[in-house]
Amino acid sequence: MWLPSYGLPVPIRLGRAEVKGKLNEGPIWALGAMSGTSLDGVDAALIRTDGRDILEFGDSGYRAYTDAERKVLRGVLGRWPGDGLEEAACVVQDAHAELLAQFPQAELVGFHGQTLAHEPQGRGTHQIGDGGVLAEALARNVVWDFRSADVALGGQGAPLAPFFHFACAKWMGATKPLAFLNLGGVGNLTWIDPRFASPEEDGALLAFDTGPANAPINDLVAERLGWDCDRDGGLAAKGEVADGALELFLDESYFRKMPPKSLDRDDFSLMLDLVRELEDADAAATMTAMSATAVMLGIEHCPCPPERILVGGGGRHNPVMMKMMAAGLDIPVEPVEAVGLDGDMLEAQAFAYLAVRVARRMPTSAPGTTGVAAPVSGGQIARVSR
Ligand SMILES: Nc1ncnc2c1ncn2[C@@H]1O[C@H](COP(=O)(O)OP(=O)(O)OP(=O)(O)O)[C@@H](O)[C@H]1O
Ligand SMILES: CC(=O)N[C@H]1[C@@H]2OC[C@@H](O2)[C@@H](O)[C@@H]1O[C@H](C)C(=O)O
Repeated sequence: MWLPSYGLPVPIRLGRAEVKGKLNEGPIWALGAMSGTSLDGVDAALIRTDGRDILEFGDSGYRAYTDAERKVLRGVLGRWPGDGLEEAACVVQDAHAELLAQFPQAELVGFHGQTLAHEPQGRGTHQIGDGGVLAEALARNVVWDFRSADVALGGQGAPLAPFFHFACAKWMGATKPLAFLNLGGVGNLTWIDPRFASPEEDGALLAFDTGPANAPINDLVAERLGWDCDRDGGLAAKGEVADGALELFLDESYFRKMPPKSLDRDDFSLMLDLVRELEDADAAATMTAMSATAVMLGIEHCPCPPERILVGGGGRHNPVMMKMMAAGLDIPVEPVEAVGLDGDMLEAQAFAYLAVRVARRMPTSAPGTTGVAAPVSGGQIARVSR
């Protein structure tokens, strides 16, 4: 049973000590949870893994933030350090505890938390939500704070899904280089050479954030029309791309910077300024083209063209964005469902997979994925006293 964390002095035990017993032997059912930059809610998914191979995909779930909760989270976005963080952490912990309690079969939990600020070379990377509180609430060991160790060792701390993407490529039986693209609030790409035996080997992976994806479009339609998002690209489909604004956007040095590289949700708030004078539909079309073109430029950084691009995240539901990418690339661009994966749950599954790797001291990032000096096993483990 979970306990509400508000104001309760919950005993927390944190540690880097290796998890003994069952968690260290053979495959286990791990539950991953992700609260992404779109701030829509929490995704949770079970996978059965030994930290190397994916043996089975299990149940999944989603718990939307209420309007009141989202307001609390929006209020602290980008603020680190700042006021109101405790209340926001409680929102994140309680929403996760409520959802994750629905998965009693989970033997270990991977809890990403909510990113508030991400500035690897500055303030650092900060995800709110305390794994210790969640561990006590769920009576399960919880792996959390996945990004800090990588940043401490000179890495970007993001993206972290690439090791899981590598396992997905193996699960699919891929034999030629391919790419996974996540179109969330921010976009991120993983280029994979599946001929390597393990993801930490030099040359197996190259990963980076491509640019903004849906977050600025959401902000545009929220500001102008009070909508959550440009559903199915309906507004963008009616507009015309303003080439001048698109070119100014593409002049940003980020796109020429060699990966690994990563972004914070609002690093491209410039996008909103560039479309300020445009009609709603033209602004949406132009911003959609900006996100799509950022992906095309990203592909140019890959060591060789991927055989196919498999797309996860909410942006794959936007046919305008998908068509723009497909039109600009000579490579098939398909939703991950084409290979039997669930594009809404990939990130939650990734943190389930990574949790097992952390518990077993296996690396979760490498020079090719985050720019960290050497492969590192990040994460803290909050263990429950039973
Ligand atoms: N049918 C749709 N049409 C257009 N856009 C959609 C649709 N469905 C989802 N989206 C977009 O996808 C977003 C959610 O994507 P997702 O859940 O992958 O993001 P996230 O996980 O919060 O972000 P990140 O991966 O950056 O952490 C929504 O906010 C919306 O902008
Ligand atoms: C700091 C942070 O939370 N970054 C997120 C964000 O959302 C998408 C992109 O930017 C990616 O770098 C990352 O999330 C995914 C899950 C990752 O780490 O792979």
